[in-house]
Amino acid sequence: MSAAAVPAPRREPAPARPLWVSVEGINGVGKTTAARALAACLGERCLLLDELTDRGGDTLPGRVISALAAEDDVFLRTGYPVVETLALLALKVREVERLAVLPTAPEVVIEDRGVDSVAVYQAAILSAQVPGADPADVARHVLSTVSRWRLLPDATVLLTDNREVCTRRFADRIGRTLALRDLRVIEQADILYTGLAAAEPDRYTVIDTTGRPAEAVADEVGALVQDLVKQREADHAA
Ligand SMILES: Nc1ncnc2c1ncn2[C@@H]1O[C@H](COP(=O)(O)OP(=O)(O)OP(=O)(O)O)[C@@H](O)[C@H]1O
Ligand SMILES: Cc1cn([C@H]2C[C@H](O)[C@@H](COP(=O)(O)O)O2)c(=O)[nH]c1=O
Repeated sequence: MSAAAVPAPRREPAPARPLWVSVEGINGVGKTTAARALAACLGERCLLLDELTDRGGDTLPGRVISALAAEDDVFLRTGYPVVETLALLALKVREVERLAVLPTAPEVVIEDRGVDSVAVYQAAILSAQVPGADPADVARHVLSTVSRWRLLPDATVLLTDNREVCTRRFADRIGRTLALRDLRVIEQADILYTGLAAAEPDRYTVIDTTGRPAEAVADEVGALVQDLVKQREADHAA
């Protein structure tokens, strides 16, 4: 049989990569509320990745987070900020690897705190412990390191609100009084988020939630994600 007579293998279109949306912001701003409402609205098309610190039980993330939380600190501070950062980034790379082997990929992934959280919080924690470290440099370095191992999110929604209001909600939720060193981490995280959002306006969308009910915030995040899904479908069709 001549080569020309051999039918060419049927090429399936490459499976579409999910639209990856992370929800970011300081403690207590309303990320989990918005992410859960959005996931409920998108239904089966969507996979919600819970925040790493919300994965309990005998899972690898659960065990790593327990180890990093062993000091009973408000943050994941064990005194080895570089090790903590690498461990958290490894868990974030693992999420993508696990998704890649699912038999059916979701259309949309919603991530409650993504790699930007690790960059921002670890930069805040590390720069408080390492004299001379510039937090913005550290945050950029963390993001650039992890981007060699996995893609950054397609879109990142940064929720913002009054820091004192958020901090109070957070302290109420965990039932603790925050020390000055904790408040400094949150303040630094707030500053770093603002800087990242300004530096990457194509990826980041900032939603100011000040004085707005959770339902209105969820609706705005939902509308944004629906637009991104439509845009993606149009790009694929073109
Ligand atoms: N827009 C809003 N207005 C008022 N309260 C809100 C709003 N969104 C969320 N909340 C409330 O604030 C608290 C914190 O919300 P949520 O857990 O969603 O925030 P978070 O950013 O995920 O917090 P954390 O960083 O602590 O995980 C909850 O009690 C929630 O009901
Ligand atoms: C990603 C990340 C998180 N943490 C800390 C920050 C918070 O205290 C908790 C999670 O906070 P939430 O208010 O429940 O969202 O984990 C950290 O220390 N380092 C990190 O990289």
